[in-house]
Amino acid sequence: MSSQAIDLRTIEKRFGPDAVLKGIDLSIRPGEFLSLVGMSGCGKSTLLRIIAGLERPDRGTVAIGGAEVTDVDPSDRNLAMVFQSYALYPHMSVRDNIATPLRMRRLSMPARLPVVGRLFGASGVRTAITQDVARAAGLLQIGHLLDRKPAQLSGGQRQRVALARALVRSPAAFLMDEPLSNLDAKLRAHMREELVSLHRRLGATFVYVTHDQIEALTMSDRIALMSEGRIEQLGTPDELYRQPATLTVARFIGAPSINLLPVDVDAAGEISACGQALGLRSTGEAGPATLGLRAEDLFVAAEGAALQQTLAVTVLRSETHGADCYMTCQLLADPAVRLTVRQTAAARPGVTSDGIVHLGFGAERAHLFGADDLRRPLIMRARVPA
Ligand SMILES: Nc1ncnc2c1ncn2[C@@H]1O[C@H](COP(=O)(O)OP(=O)(O)OP(=O)(O)O)[C@@H](O)[C@H]1O
Repeated sequence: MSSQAIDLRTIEKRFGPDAVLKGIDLSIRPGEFLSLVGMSGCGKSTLLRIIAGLERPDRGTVAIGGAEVTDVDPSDRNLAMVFQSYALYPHMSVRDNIATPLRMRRLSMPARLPVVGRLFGASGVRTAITQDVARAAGLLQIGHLLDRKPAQLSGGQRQRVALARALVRSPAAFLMDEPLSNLDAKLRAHMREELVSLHRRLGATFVYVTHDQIEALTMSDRIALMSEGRIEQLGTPDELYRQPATLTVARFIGAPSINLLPVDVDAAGEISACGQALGLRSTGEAGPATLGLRAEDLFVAAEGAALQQTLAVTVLRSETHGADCYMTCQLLADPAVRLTVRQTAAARPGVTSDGIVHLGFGAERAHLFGADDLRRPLIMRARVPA
């Protein structure tokens, strides 16, 4: 299977008055699994369709394997597109569905005709097609379904047929637009694993559109998180989770959602929440900002801890999910602020007599975002002895 790089330079696209893509630069490496992720309407599908050649950018270039293809027809880009709707031919068997792209490419028009087509020879080509179909069906484990029609298949089986039809002609890259969204949750989880394993076996370039951040986090080598026609951040799942470049990325990535605490940065860079200094400093402009704290980075402070550097909360709810315990807390100083804390179920705290719990956090795991949405550096101040 060939695996090609895809290079997008300053891609812009408008639909009428709406600027849908506002200057996208993206280099997709050969053989990587890259997800385009973001809220509905941010332009993911449009970008994928521009790579496929189904839309033309107003500005910018698309290159595949180093060759510019901006003006090349979709059928000449050698890309395989897999949609959520499968787009199988309902009247054809699975075998014929998979074989069709090869017949279109390798056989002359008369040789493609049913039955009489054989009069036009090309038996060697037909044998090669049969072998390629068997190989693709083997890779997707659907060899036993080749004589069925799409209506006789489950959703997962149909998606596998669509994938087999895509990979049978060794495309330069696979473009997938929410291919699993028609499947139920259990099957979707299973197909995610299958796609990752297929990607590993083929070593092909995968570009995968999804609005589901969990899907992107679990499957991708890298994620391009899009927002309002721009790439907000490009990085590995771990980078987006641990070093979100903007508040938008921090909000989008992670379940449960990141906790957001309104804070103030004073002229000396000291950070406080509801008038209480948090023992953190930042560089840059003074003013309102947002502190992001992931649920697993908050913990119930041990008695005797430096309480001026913790957040006093009341616990509203506490739920155990298997090995984890999720506590929903309310900030004492500002009841509008809710914080979710994830701890191991074994560490679940007892209820204190006044119902107040002090939450600590590792400053090295906290994220600060300025009023401009951008990440700002955080410096931990030496703790004041208790
Ligand atoms: N052919 C079109 N004509 C006009 N507007 C369009 C067209 N295609 C897309 N749009 C608009 O462009 C914007 C981006 O659409 P796009 O489908 O790329 O978003 P998306 O991020 O893939 O969203 P979703 O996750 O809902 O599919 C949307 O506002 C959409 O309504």
